[in-house]
Amino acid sequence: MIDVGIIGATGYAGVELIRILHGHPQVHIRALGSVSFEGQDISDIYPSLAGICPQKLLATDEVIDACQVIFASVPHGVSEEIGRKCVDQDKLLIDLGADFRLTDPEDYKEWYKLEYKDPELHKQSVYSIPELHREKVKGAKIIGNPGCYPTSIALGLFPALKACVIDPDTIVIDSKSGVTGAGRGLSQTSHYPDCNEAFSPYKIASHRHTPEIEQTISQIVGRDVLITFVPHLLPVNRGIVSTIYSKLKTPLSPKEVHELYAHTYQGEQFVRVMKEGQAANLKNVRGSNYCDISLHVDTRTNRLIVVSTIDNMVKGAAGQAIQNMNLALGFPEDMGLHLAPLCF
Ligand SMILES: NC(=O)C1=CN([C@@H]2O[C@H](COP(=O)(O)OP(=O)(O)OC[C@H]3O[C@@H](n4cnc5c(N)ncnc54)[C@H](OP(=O)(O)O)[C@@H]3O)[C@@H](O)[C@H]2O)C=CC1
Ligand SMILES: CC(=O)N[C@@H](CCC(=O)OP(=O)(O)O)C(=O)O
Repeated sequence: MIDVGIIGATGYAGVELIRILHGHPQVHIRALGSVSFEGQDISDIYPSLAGICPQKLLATDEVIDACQVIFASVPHGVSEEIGRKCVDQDKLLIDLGADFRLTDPEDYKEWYKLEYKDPELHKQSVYSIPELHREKVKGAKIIGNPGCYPTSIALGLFPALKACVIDPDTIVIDSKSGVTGAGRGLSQTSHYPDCNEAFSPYKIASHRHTPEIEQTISQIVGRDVLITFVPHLLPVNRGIVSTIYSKLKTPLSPKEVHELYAHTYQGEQFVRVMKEGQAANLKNVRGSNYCDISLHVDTRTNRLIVVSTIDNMVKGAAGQAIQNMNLALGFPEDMGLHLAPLCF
């Protein structure tokens, strides 16, 4: 059994890590960290967690000292210091935030308004969407877990980009996220009367996930690509739907596109290519580590339309982080992740 700790355990993604790791057969949740609630029991904040994990919330250093694997589920800017301590103690860090996602420090500076303080550390980290990068993960010391929107988008575009059937310069992405994507902190936009019965784009063509999306697309294509990305806040608790538009280089039938995707994702346990004529729906992935992809061709305009949906808390955060942990430790990639979607 591996002793695992979660820093930022009281946050939304932290609590989701507890929920999923509780069912992992090779993991023992050893320590939970909190700054604001240190010394209190986690069930004082989340009564649903009574009896299923250690209760006392510890300081960050106590979590690192007690565990072999550490998940940092904290705001960006906090994880470099945690990463240094983990590397120095030869422990595995999986960071759910943005501190180890971008390979170009200039991108981090521009989009997150922060600088890498410990550049050496970043040479020891890998960014991993398992379906695209799994061969890099085994033996890694720090894993930068992807953002929620970029996960849905990269998985939605990968087969078409890899097969060179779309023009990457024509990609336009329209995404919608549930409110848990904003985290537990209070803000006006996630305040109930403001988000309920409302639906609006935000950070139009200026969201900080843009460089991460472009980084992955550019790596697949082999040259720098710019995309247009517009996120929306959807008044549901969890789930992301990304609708991705691009021009086909040459006309393809819906059947041909479907065959391409089905072939590319053959054998992938967490990517489900939907049948022709079906449309992906976040309702079908809630609570699970699945990414559902539906494929549509606008034959009049020669556009490919991909709809990719995930649960932002699972495939977009905690589930994917555990998938990465499994890869890093040499466990079966799906271990502890057989979470059937909630039907209602
Ligand atoms: N929500 C989502 O859908 C996704 C989130 N992420 C990323 O995962 C990370 C966590 O997100 P989420 O759970 O939503 O955010 P929350 O705001 O819900 O939780 C963040 C937690 O971080 C802890 N924290 C804050 N500052 C520090 C610090 N200096 N040291 C240690 N702990 C600290 C807080 O715990 P306390 O108050 O107890 O100290 C807080 O509960 C973020 O980087 C986020 O961007 C990634 C993908 C999806
Ligand atoms: C709905 C909502 O607010 N979503 C968040 C998702 C960000 C997130 O979780 O991403 P990081 O891990 O990169 O911080 C946002 O748009 O900022």
